[in-house]
Amino acid sequence: MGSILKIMSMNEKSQNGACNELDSNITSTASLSMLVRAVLLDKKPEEVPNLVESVLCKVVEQFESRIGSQFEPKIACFRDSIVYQGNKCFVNPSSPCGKKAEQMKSPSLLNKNDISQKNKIDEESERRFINQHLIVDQQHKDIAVLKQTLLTTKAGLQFMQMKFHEEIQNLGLHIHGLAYAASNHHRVLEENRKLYNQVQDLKGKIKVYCRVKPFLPGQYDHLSTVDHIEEGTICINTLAKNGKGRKSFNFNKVFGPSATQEEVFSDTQPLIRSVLDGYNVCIFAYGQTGSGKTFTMTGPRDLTEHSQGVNYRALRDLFMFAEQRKYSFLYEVSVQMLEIYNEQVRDLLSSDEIRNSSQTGVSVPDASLVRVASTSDIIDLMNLGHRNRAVSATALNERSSRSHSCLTVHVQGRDLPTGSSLRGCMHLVDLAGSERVDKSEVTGDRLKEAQHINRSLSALGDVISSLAQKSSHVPYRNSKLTQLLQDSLGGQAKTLMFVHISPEPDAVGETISTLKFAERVASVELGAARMNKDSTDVKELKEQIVG
Ligand SMILES: Nc1ncnc2c1ncn2[C@@H]1O[C@H](COP(=O)(O)OP(=O)(O)OP(=O)(O)O)[C@@H](O)[C@H]1O
Repeated sequence: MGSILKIMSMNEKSQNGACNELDSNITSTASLSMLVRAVLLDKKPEEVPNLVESVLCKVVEQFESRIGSQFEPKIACFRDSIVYQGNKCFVNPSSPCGKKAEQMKSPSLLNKNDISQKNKIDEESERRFINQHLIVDQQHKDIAVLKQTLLTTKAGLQFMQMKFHEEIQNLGLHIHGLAYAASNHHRVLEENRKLYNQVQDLKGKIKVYCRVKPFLPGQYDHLSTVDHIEEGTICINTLAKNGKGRKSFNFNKVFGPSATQEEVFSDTQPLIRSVLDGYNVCIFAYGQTGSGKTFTMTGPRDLTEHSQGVNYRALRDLFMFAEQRKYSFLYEVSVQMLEIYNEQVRDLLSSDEIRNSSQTGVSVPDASLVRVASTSDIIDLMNLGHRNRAVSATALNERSSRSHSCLTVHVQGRDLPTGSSLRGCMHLVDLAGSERVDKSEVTGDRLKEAQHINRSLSALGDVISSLAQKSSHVPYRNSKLTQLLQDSLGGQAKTLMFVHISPEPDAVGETISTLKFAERVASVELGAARMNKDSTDVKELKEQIVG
């Protein structure tokens, strides 16, 4: 369109420049062209080529006819009378115009003054005619160039128009595809989540993973009690009184001494997703003192990213999955860190003294519930918890081995498209050492600790037995530990236990009893896990009641 207008104005300029000497007809062509330009402004792009072509054809036609009607007889006469010699042109005396001019020059008819005046007039008119002829020729050439330009421009415009249509069509198809994909995305996500959890629920039982601690530097490693490991089976040399014996135990998976923290965590990831879907999850580490429970759950003392344990990895994944779902879910994550020592619950995120909590169930409302927005927030809190725990450890003789520690993550999610909300909770528990202390050998604080640990672990065993037998009554209230884990051990949660054993021969008794306990846990069939989800209606009703 711009190029067309430019061509038209060029044409105008050349017409105006060349035809100054013609007459005001040319000026009216300029105003016609302005009119054309005004008309073009209202037109659709696809109408422009045809319109411009027809307007220009009209202009050219009119221009030619006007020039033709005014000058053609004279031009024709002069065209015949003009003779070109090199760059110069002369009037041919034998042509009609030439003869006329010659006659006018004839001395027999005119006096001397007249003759010289006539000569001047003749020369002047000859010059004018030649000029006019040149101008007309130039006009013809310009018109031809204009026509050619018009054709090229029209073809160019048509080509651009075709490409434009093609691209618009392609864009339309893409947009259509994207809109379809976007509308399906949420539905597919929802279906995937449901299917995923259905598969998890069908698996049913408490999952038990066994991990064998490696011999530490300086330990004599020829006498491992682990005979061999095969898939989910671990075979232990029992060193029976009458010679060597072997005993095999089956679990969901067995990790040998060389398993990395990443490998141990890899199967835990699905549970983390479940928390964000509104399920309760419990991951706990069981085993005798020094068998590697803290190593699995937290990591070694000198922690690196590579050696981080389940707690750090679980929380990192939790935030990662929450971020991936941010367009369909809005999550709030809060953390509690508790310690149960001698049946007393202590808030590890507060510097308060140990206090009893009469609360039951998953959460202990008295304990600090700290909102976190990132993995680094949690790492800071865990460091605070570990520091608070360490302070007591020096004061109370290796207390960390003698207490249960529990990191609880509460997740509240809002489904953005539907407005429904869900709650999930994850307990990450590092239990006290499970070894049986011979009560006759210890006194004082050690005896008291041992009694409490025995009581709480046997309460845990009782709860698990009742669940395994599907008893109508499950004795959750017999210890603080089972009260705390109630919602995660009952039928509505997904539970995973890491059972730890030491390979040393002098620990074989504890190893066998630990593995027997773990096999019983593995036999507990949980009911289908249930999601803690409020529909929008239920949520609104609750808000009304509270309001
Ligand atoms: N898989 C492992 N690889 C390397 N070192 C390990 C592994 N498991 C445990 N350890 C080391 O063994 C020692 C005891 O481990 P850890 O403290 O984790 O045992 P624990 O069962 O938590 O003991 P406690 O009951 O006293 O808390 C630590 O020095 C730990 O770093």
